[in-house]
Amino acid sequence: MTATTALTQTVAVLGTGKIGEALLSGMIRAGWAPDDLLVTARRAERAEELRIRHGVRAVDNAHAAKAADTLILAVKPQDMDALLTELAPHVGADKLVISAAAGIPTTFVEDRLTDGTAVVRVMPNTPVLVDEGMSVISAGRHADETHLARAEAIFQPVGKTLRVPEKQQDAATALSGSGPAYFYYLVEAMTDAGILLGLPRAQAHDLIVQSAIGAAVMLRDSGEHPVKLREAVTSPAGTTISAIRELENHGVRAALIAALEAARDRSRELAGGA
Ligand SMILES: NC(=O)C1=CN([C@@H]2O[C@H](COP(=O)(O)OP(=O)(O)OC[C@H]3O[C@@H](n4cnc5c(N)ncnc54)[C@H](O)[C@@H]3O)[C@@H](O)[C@H]2O)C=CC1
Ligand SMILES: O=C(O)[C@@H]1CCC=N1
Repeated sequence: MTATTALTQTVAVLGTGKIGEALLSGMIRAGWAPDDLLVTARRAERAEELRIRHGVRAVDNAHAAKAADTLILAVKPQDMDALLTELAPHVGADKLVISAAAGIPTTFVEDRLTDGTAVVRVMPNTPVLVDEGMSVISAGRHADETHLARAEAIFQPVGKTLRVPEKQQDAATALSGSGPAYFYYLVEAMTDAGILLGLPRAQAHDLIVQSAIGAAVMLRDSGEHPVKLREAVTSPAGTTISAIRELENHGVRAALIAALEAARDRSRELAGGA
């Protein structure tokens, strides 16, 4: 399928919260006509906000299911069962259903919809808002190459996409789905350190954010291993190695490994909508 064909499809975002709105804005930037996009929301004020902000039509879930070719389900994992129960009578097997919910397996969605419905599971992340997202994609039982291409036509314009076997989705959720939060957490913590060292908060924030951007661009563009890049900063008997020793003493590497393992485990728990 070409990008042009994909753009002529009607896409509905069901449950347009943080990630749903981020995807919606990305589709509009990528050239989707607002007339070909539908949104659903639980509250009327939220629906009105989305209509004003993006020029899209807000409809109910049943209407969206009937009118759209592709449905993006972006409610919380705990709300998926109720949403699918509501949608089931209205979703024909000709639809593509994309689930963005953490932990929810494609079989969970397939089992609640008409037999044969194509389901694709996608784990995006919030940098889709600035077209730097990472979206990890897996096909369900009835999804073929065409369905994967349709999903990619939505997620590729807002960042990178990667196809993985579905058994890797919980790990991907821990790494890239939640990943941006870890970097924000580090920035928060390092800004606090700047304050301790006597810098004004705004200045500490700017120093750390620009360092993060510089480091991220070098990681992406230099082709160098992170160890090499770190070694280039770490002068003999200098400042950086003193900091690294403290990070090692405080078990930061082990803490990160344990943290991502906990995120992976939580994703697995959500599989039943828990
Ligand atoms: N926030 C993130 O960074 C990411 C979130 N996700 C997944 O996306 C989903 C949504 O997450 P967020 O956007 O963070 O949550 P959110 O709470 O901001 O958005 C969910 C929205 O769904 C609405 N909703 C719930 N039931 C509904 C229904 N029956 N009909 C219509 N609207 C309904 C809620 O009112 C809310 O606005 C979750 O499953 C999460 O695992 C996936 C990747 C990244
Ligand atoms: O925290 C969460 O459960 C969602 C899924 C990945 C990012 N946010």
